[in-house]
Amino acid sequence: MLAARDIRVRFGGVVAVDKVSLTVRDQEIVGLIGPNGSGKSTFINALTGLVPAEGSVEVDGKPVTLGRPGAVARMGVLRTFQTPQVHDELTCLENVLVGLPEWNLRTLGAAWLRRPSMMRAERGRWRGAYEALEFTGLADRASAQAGELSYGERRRLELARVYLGKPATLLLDEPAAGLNQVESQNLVRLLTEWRDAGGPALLLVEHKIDFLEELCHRMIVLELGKQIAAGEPAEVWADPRVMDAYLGSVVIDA
Ligand SMILES: Nc1ncnc2c1ncn2[C@@H]1O[C@H](COP(=O)(O)OP(=O)(O)OP(=O)(O)O)[C@@H](O)[C@H]1O
Repeated sequence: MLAARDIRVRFGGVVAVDKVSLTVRDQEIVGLIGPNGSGKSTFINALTGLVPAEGSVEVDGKPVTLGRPGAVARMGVLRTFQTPQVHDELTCLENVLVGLPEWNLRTLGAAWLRRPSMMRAERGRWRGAYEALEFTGLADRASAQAGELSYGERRRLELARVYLGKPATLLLDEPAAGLNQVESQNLVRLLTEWRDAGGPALLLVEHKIDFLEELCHRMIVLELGKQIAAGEPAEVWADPRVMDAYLGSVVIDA
């Protein structure tokens, strides 16, 4: 679904991502891990055009122009952010609806002629938004202002918005950050349910080990912008380079 090759991002003299490649296949859940500052979010920002990057990206075999926000989204790749992007002054239902593309009608005449189909489609959009809230367990908060939600509910609201977008691939930047154990478990259940129902392939940036182990088929490990390990979760955790990256090398003087 998604293939990124030799992605490189520089901020002045700092190489934040250094020739990182990865693929995410249909229905697959891939974890992107690494210590703080290792380049995980910058990698996702590069794929989604939020920072200038070198390298190449293909979605479903088709090349994407890097550096253009929205380019991968139009090809079915959506994302969430480390801090949930929610409009406090809008209701939950409206927050979900803002994720949908606008009508592309340029004149009043065109809008008038397409009135019946627009009304039908509009009803479908509202129904879809409500179903997205149901899926994330927020249906009873549909008309509440998003500013009233707890942190965990804000995370679910952001997920409802991307759910409505029916992504083929979803990039989740620390989806379990700030969630308690029960909320994390609920999120694991939600993502598994979605995947089993034919949902998107997932690229997960996350620090929580149990969360990753429950979901991921493969993991890729970054340190200082470079890939240092990749493989199945058990294999990756057993890799001494990964232990070193997380814990630092231990030197024992005789
Ligand atoms: N906009 C920016 N301008 C300059 N440097 C940046 C910018 N964004 C990130 N960096 C730097 O790039 C490196 C990688 O940061 P990044 O946020 O991608 O790491 P991360 O692995 O996602 O960390 P964390 O787990 O803490 O979120 C860091 O050295 C960071 O300071």
